[in-house]
Amino acid sequence: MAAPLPARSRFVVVGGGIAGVTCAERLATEFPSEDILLVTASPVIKAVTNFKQVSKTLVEFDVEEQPSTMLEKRYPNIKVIESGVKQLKSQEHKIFTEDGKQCIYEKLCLCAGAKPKLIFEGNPYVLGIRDTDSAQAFQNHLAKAKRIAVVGNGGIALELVYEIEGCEVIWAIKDKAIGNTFFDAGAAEFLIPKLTAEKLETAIACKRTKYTTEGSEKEEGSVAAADKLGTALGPDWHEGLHLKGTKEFSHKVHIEKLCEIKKIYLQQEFRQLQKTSLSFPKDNSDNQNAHPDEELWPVYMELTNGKIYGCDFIVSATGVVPNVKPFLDGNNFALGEDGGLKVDKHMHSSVADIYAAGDICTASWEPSQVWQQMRLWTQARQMGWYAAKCIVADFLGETIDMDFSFELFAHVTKFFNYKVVLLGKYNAQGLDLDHELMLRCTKGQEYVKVVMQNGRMMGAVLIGETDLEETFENLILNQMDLSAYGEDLLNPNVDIEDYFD
Ligand SMILES: Cc1cc2nc3c(=O)[nH]c(=O)nc-3n(C[C@H](O)[C@H](O)[C@H](O)COP(=O)(O)OP(=O)(O)OC[C@H]3O[C@@H](n4cnc5c(N)ncnc54)[C@H](O)[C@@H]3O)c2cc1C
Ligand SMILES: NC(=O)C1=CN([C@@H]2O[C@H](COP(=O)(O)OP(=O)(O)OC[C@H]3O[C@@H](n4cnc5c(N)ncnc54)[C@H](OP(=O)(O)O)[C@@H]3O)[C@@H](O)[C@H]2O)C=CC1
Repeated sequence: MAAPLPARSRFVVVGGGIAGVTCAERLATEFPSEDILLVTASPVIKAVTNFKQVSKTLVEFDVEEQPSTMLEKRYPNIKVIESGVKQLKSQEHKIFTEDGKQCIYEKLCLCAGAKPKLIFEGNPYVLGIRDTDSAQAFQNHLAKAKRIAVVGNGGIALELVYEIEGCEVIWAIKDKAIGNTFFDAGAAEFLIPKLTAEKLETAIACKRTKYTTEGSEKEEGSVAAADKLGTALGPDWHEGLHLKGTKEFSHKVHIEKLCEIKKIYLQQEFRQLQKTSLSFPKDNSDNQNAHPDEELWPVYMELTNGKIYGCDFIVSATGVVPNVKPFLDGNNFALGEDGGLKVDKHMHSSVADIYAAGDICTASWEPSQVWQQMRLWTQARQMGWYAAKCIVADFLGETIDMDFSFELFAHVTKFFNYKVVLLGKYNAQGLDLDHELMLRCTKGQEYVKVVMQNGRMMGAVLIGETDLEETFENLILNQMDLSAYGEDLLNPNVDIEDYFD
């Protein structure tokens, strides 16, 4: 039985994802005699388990989806309220929940995450993947599919095109090379053979993630998920799913580069246009003799390069938009260009006594020269933790320095079954043109790229088991002049660690 919302609570956190839960846990530890209220729209919370500090800034942890009672058990002074916040009156320091209750806060931390930024939102054949419900819905539709389209070139698209088996995938990307949010063209080239190879290997050991995926079917035909506010998936979200279509092959990915979707047609509309307009293009797959029997598809996408592909449904893996809507009305929040709540170096929003952390916020402080915000699991945890520290300091009237985790961008993940480590300005983001790249690549084994500027290391991409992450992390952090080492920096016969220890 869910607890009722109290009329007032000194500390209120909104959102049961990694940012909100980490923030609430930290507040609960700092103020053991205070009740910490966690108000969340989802029936489960996300907890970080088996946290391991791998190096100064690189961390590893497992993520578990848990019932909120488990959090309350671990932290008896955390009270979880299972209800969405529908309104905020910041002048009155009050939140209002969907079930008609209200609560006065002293300090509020908004951690309501983000939702998929869907193209052609509302089209019943376009779906996004965010939480366990939408992932389950995707799996169910994939099980009946022969061909799907994936649009977008970031994290989700990269994972999908590799994981999906038994279903043809048309992957439409705006760029020249795959994975633009994580990789440059060189790294993309290194990864591509994995897309055409049969998947014989078993997955490399990965962080365990426990998800419950209860069924969530909707009306017949439509594939789009209901507009619910679940917690975002994260590392290894696809591990528990069966991402298989109706066919027997493993990978069959066709990449359409430098294009976007111009228009989507439902089957009837498409056939009508073909009949009435002689100049109307044909389904491109027929042109390629991929489906000479003129297969009929539920939906067709017309690309900006003029090609048309029919498919069972389209996955829009086109980024996220912060969940700010319920909090804006009547409150004077400054928003970032990406629509997030702007936060300063103390995670404080532009509204008094309101903090924000995780996917909902836009970091608006002057960042370290080798850090940038990306809406990632790791940063949601760091921000939630640091926001709580800032709330404590504010409450006690203490000053606080920026947390060390924001000194260097560091992300460990896995793409195409390779370990991937990204450090600093790994894609030379925002650097002047005078930067240089150094590369080392062994096909099928490792890809190492470092970004250098004025003899200093500014960033690195490490794909495979390179074992270089700690050394490079140190080199980026200490900004040592490495000019004297020249190309030896990446010479595999030189034990680079000995140089710098
Ligand atoms: C498919 C997928 C794969 C991903 N893979 C990775 C990965 O491998 N590595 C990585 O680092 N990151 C990954 N991410 C990104 C990562 O999951 C997010 O950056 C991170 O989970 C954000 O955490 P958060 O706490 O800010 O938001 P969320 O996890 O979205 O949590 C938001 C919480 O707020 C609640 N909420 C929303 N609105 C309201 C409201 N009005 N009132 C009350 N509660 C509300 C929601 O119910 C939810 O509990 C992935 C994301 C997706 C979608
Ligand atoms: N392993 C990991 O670390 C993973 C992390 N994630 C995270 O989860 C979140 C959601 O993932 P995802 O949806 O892939 O978001 P990402 O931000 O990673 O990628 C979005 C992609 O969609 C492209 N795009 C945007 N708008 C359009 C459009 N209208 N038409 C075509 N392409 C478009 C973007 O191009 P452009 O950049 O040019 O705008 C970009 O390539 C992200 O924060 C991501 O970092 C997800 C999966 C795995």
